[in-house]
Amino acid sequence: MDLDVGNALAAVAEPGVPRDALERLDDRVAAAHERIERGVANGEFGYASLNLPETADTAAVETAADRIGDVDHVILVGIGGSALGAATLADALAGPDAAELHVLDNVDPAAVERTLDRIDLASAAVNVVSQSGTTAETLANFLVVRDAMADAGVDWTDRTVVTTGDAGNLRDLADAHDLPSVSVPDGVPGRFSVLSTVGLLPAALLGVDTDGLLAGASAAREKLGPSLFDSPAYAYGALAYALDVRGASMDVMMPYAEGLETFAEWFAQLWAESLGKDGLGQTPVRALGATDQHSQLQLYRAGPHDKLVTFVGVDDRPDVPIPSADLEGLDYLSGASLGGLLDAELDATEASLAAAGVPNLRVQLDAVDAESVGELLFSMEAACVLAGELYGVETFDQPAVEWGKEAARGLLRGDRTLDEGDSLEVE
Ligand SMILES: O=P(O)(O)OC[C@H]1O[C@H](O)[C@H](O)[C@@H](O)[C@@H]1O
Repeated sequence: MDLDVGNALAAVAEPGVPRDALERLDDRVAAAHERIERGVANGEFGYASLNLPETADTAAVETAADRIGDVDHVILVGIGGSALGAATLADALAGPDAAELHVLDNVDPAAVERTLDRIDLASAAVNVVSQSGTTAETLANFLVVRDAMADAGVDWTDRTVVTTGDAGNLRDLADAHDLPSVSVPDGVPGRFSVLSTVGLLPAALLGVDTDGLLAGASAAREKLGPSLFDSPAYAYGALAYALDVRGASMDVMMPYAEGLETFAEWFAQLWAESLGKDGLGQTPVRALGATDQHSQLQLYRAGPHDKLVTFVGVDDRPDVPIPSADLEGLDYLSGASLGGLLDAELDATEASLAAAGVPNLRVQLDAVDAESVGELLFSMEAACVLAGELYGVETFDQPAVEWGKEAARGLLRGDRTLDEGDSLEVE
């Protein structure tokens, strides 16, 4: 994975980071790296996530995957960090003959019903994932899936594997029915758990090369050091932070590969839930290249200069030649390929933003393969941890999400009413 930061410097962009400011920031990166390494060495909550390339429980994943065996469908019941990592791995790395992954990460009744109606439950496995083991949406969806399997005459206890912690409703359910389970690692928040049992088990059920994934993550781990000029991950975190404090309060994640579309969603949770604290934080925006050139680019290029745009390019990809068409004005397509067109679109869009002074960063992958995706995911996690140190926020918790959860439970229990506030209905 390479990172080009040239278009984020003040010589090109506004807001942009002056070179000397970047060198001064590097002193803070060195101190932050020291703090991070101490946290990693002591297995501190959150920092322990950066140990996963070495500590991920691959044996437990293998045992659980072998127990489930070959299936045509994998139903992943989980939400947030318990779903987005696996969905990212499936989107990027599941092969054409892999089982189909169905992610139930919302409680929209029509969508849940539609998904279950489409699946032959007799050839499906269920992985229900919740760190806390108490998340309402996940438990509700699992109870619905369980009953749908029972109604279909399928023994759900034989088809379900649980990923959860040592306590909680889900752990109780697993114990009560002696369901196979894998444990979530201690000290790893959900949004940092893709390289643990949480992401690796569904990935293994889809035949993803999980060893390659961890090898790529390990390579990124090796590159963490006291200077951003030697570590693409830290350079990314430092630049994103430095641009935010200069006005780029949004970070548009725009991969030029369909297989990385869900990665942009995973990144959005990582960045938002980790850095959105104490009135601080950069708003992640999901986009996809080249598609969103035709929907969002007008704003990115000619709107307020309040965004950093992060491109993700890919060197090697399977390609499709564009058939020659004897049509006036289409000569530029003859002999080209779809991949060539996509790469030209990325290069041109990157140059168009630079020409307009819009800060952008370019992450370049060798390919959308296990090693490169492992390196990308680990690098973004390390970038986020580094940025959290620079913002001075508590990177690893998400207390602001609890108020709404409690309120929803109270409404369902009937022992809570919500202050209507000054509602003003317009009909
Ligand atoms: O894994 P769980 O405990 O079910 O939590 C699932 C998700 O919901 C929580 O509300 C948090 O916002 C996320 O950080 C978390 O990943």
